[in-house]
Amino acid sequence: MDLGEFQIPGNSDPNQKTSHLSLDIGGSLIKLVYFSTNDGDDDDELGRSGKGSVGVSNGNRSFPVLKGRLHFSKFETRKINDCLDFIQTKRLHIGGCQLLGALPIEKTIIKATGGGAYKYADLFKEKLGICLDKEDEMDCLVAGANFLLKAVHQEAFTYLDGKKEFVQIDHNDLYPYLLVNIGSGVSMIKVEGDGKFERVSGTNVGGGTFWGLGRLLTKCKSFDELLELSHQGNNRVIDMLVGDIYGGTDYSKVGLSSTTIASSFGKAISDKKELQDYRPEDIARSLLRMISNNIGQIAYLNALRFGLKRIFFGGFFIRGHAYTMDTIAVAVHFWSKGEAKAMFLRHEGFLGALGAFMSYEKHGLDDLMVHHLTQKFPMSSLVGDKICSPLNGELNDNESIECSVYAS
Ligand SMILES: Nc1ncnc2c1ncn2[C@@H]1O[C@H](COP(=O)(O)OP(=O)(O)O)[C@@H](O)[C@H]1O
Ligand SMILES: CC(C)(COP(=O)(O)O)[C@@H](O)C(=O)NCCC(=O)O
Repeated sequence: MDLGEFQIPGNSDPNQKTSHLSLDIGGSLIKLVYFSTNDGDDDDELGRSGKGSVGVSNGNRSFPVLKGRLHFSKFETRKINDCLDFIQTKRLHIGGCQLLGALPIEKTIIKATGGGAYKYADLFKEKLGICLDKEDEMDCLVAGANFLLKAVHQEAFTYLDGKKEFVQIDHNDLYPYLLVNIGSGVSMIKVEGDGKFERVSGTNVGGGTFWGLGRLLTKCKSFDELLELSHQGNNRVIDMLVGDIYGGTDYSKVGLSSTTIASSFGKAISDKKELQDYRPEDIARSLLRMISNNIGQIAYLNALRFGLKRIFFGGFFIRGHAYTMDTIAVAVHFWSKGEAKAMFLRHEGFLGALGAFMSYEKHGLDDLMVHHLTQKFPMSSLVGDKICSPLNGELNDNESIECSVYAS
């Protein structure tokens, strides 16, 4: 068995070995997933055979099973050098996946997806001496989502009226569903099985739009600052409501209440105010609501197009943010008259990177298959209208979860 295990210099745990680094290099963020084992790990009822590995039989084949952790990290794509430094310092590239008989470095292959796998291939070769083995972005998103929905307990949840509820996924009744990945832009994918999918729609109004416009309009220095700001804002200051147009009353004939947003940012037409006269928090709130609502609505229309009842939302735009999820869920609920359900994923931003990780197995470079993940962190709790969880905000940036993999 060669899992390309290497010790990580500078790591607080000298016994830790890493392997199978996978990357998703998107328009806004670079996501990393890698696997580590610990020499010192003790196990377990299965009867351990050293170095974190145990043997199990699966049908006709007997697989060694490695116990370890999957690690998740992210960097802003505009700061790609920080990511390269991180990989180099931790020597994650060395434990990528080396072809048998290859000289170290020379033929190290790292699975990578996202547009940046093309754009930055030369940079990775030049700086780290590694070849990015490109995997299709949609293939990876779907593989990552299917894997999470099947292997991770309490991965998917609904969010409505400030209430989060985990959804029990029946493996035999998972398909079909609509996967909406809200990254820089938005992709909508009808998923009918493992590797069986079609990208049915998309929109260019996505996470990049929120962050880009928000940065220009509010002068925020980071995405999280913008998100935090939106928390304190009131969108009604700047959005034109049905009541603003109808003299304070509902437009009940078509089912529009006076508080429904008739036109996002519409009040700015007649307010005789300049940008600086609006509070940045109100602008941030209005922008977040406009974009989330729009994505929720387009997602529902696509679900309707294909008769899909379940819509899973992923991508780092969501960021486990209560107001974002609430707006998307309300849009889906409203337009579907309660027929369709918006569901969110705890590892929302890592679908592509996980899919790339899974693809090490597909290509026979190394027979690797994650078959079980166990989360050891406490579950989320709600404080005010914000979910506080180890998977939220910055806390999910350097998270790791226990898992075991088949390897040969
Ligand atoms: N720390 C962050 N920096 C920049 N954007 C962030 C951050 N956290 C969340 N986002 C949001 O997530 C989006 C990127 O989501 P992601 O799924 O990583 O897509 P991509 O693959 O296009 O980078 C950004 O456009 C932004 O809206
Ligand atoms: C081009 C992309 C697939 C790239 O993925 P991303 O880096 O945004 O995650 C995505 O931005 C997208 O689907 N944009 C919307 C394009 C459209 O359908 O209009």
